[in-house]
Amino acid sequence: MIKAEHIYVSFKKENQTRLWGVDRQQVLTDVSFEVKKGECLGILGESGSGKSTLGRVICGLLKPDKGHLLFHGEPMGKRKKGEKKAVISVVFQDYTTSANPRFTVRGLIGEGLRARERREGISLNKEKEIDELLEFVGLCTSYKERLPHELSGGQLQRVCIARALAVNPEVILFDEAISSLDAHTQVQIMDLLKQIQKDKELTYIFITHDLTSVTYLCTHVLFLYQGQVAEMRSVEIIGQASHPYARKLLNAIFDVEAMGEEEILQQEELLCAT
Ligand SMILES: Nc1ncnc2c1ncn2[C@@H]1O[C@H](COP(=O)(O)OP(=O)(O)OP(=O)(O)O)[C@@H](O)[C@H]1O
Repeated sequence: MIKAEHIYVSFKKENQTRLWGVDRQQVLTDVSFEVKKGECLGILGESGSGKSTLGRVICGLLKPDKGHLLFHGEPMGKRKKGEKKAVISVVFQDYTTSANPRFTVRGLIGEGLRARERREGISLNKEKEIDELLEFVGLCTSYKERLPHELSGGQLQRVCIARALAVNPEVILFDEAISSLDAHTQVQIMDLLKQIQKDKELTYIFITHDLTSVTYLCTHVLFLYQGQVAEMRSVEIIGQASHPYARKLLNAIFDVEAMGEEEILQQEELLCAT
């Protein structure tokens, strides 16, 4: 469904000392991967490994220096007029700044609905849609009068998820979308995301630095290390990852080296169940 082929991204370095030419920092090098419909790909990497840059490339906010992004085999952005579904919707980590503080919940979700009306050439009963979306993400419909600062972090992130759903996407990209929430709320939001994915047959791309949330939510994991794909695996066999960075992360959760294959599987099941 989504295929990235040999993506390269570099940025101009600041405080250049060269007299001519431009020094560039290579951020992504030869990144390729594929996500199939209904899968959830976790992109896992340490700070500065290029996760968000890759996220920006995937959602079309940044053009790579080299490489292609294909959606159903076609270049991204080449959608025909009147196409029913949006390609991709994004939920960012910083829900406080991604939600305009002067917009009520009605206004925030309404933005997504208007985008959908324009794309699909239809007219929606927006009040009804907003109520349904709020109920769908587990919020009371009376919340639509509230401003972002009148909601908790978890509630506001639910509103951002409702806004992402309002555009009727095929794919949702979550960029560290649950990282700033407390552990209990993170689990609640991940359960909600699992439910939504099942109900709406969505494909997810989940950018994070947290391996536990990947094992909880994702079907596949891509370990990004210094801008390169270190390894990509199905989450079911994540214990077999061999790249040193992947091993380091896995060892931080359970000492894989000390366990047999059966114990690793038991631990993974335990992680997925918690
Ligand atoms: N617009 C930009 N201009 C210049 N450099 C940039 C730009 N965007 C990102 N970078 C650099 O690219 C590198 C990767 O940044 P990126 O935000 O993709 O990493 P990340 O893995 O998402 O990190 P974090 O987990 O801390 O958010 C960093 O060194 C960053 O400074």
